[in-house]
Amino acid sequence: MFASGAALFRRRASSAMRRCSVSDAPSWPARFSSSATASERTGPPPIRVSLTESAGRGVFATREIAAGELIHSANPLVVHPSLSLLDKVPSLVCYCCLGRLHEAPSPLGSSAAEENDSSKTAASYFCSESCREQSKVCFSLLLFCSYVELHVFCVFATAKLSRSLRSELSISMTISCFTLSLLPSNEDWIGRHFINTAGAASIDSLDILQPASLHPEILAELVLTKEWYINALARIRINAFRIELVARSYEEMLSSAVAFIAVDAAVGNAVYMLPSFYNHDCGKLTNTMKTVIDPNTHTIWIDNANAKLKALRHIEEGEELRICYIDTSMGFEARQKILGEGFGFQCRCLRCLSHE
Ligand SMILES: C[S@@+](CC[C@H](N)C(=O)[O-])C[C@H]1O[C@@H](n2cnc3c(N)ncnc32)[C@H](O)[C@@H]1O
Repeated sequence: MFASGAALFRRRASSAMRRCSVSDAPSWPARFSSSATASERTGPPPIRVSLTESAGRGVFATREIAAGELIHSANPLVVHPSLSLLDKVPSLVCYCCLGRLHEAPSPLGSSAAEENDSSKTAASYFCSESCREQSKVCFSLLLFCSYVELHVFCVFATAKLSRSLRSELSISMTISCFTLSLLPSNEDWIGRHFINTAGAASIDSLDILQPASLHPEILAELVLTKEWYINALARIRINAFRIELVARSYEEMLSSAVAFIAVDAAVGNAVYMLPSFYNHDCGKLTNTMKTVIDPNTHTIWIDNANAKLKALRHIEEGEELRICYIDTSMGFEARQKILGEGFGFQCRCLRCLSHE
């Protein structure tokens, strides 16, 4: 997959999120579940977060993992749908979970969804009452703000709003931004603490992260500043995944391919806690077949923004799990340029170290 254009479909989102749909912490985000494949195993995922030799923290296997095994899944901390999809009324994806809502437009013509003149009601944007409930604060912002205004509003809000107004405005945004500010960034990657976002993360996942729990009341004391907001956006930029749902039919594959050429086949972008600790690997080209056999892990999305981390090959206990952030079919120089300019780091994977 990584030798072809398909890798491009799976790459991390490299542009900053223009708008964040911030889920309420207790229900949708930051919950990690363990495998649920044929190889059904219970208990925490077979991984731990530890220091690597050359890339800060990384994710390591705590036991052998079989090729194709679902290592763990993760719900997002923050999601936003692709604006090109959301602009259609009714929306093609759920504003909260990115699950499909309506049929994608035909590649050959305009869809019923595009022609539908219904007003922007909540029913047009959510797949369920619980999704509507979880996103209601951000969705109400969406209804009266333009995206540009929302961004300006957030910058303004973080700098100027009184404390009482801030808490009324969006407690979920506050919690999520605070959580985001704790995610990996390029500098300062060691020794950061993790917060149990109002009980959203399971004990298992917190064990993996070796956390120091902070009391929820600390959230109430949070002081938002412009620097803090920018810092949160920077972390979103580095850690965001670009989400493309697996196609369910030939027609869907076709419209997705057309969308990819025309605009963008992604249904949205999201930030996750545990997947943010996976480092990047450009892969290793075998001499004879020119096939990329690493990285050893990849991310897929089937029905919605719930990410599934799967083993691409057999993984030994203690081996680092790595995913791929970019299209690795590119040459050395091109990869360095994208990783340097888009992600802000110099790749030290084996392939890059040997200038392949
Ligand atoms: C999504 S985070 C991964 C977790 C990160 N290592 C940490 O300690 O928080 C991405 C960051 O990890 C580092 N990183 C990931 N893959 C790398 C690689 N192949 N070579 C060097 N640094 C890498 C870079 O600093 C990058 O900005």
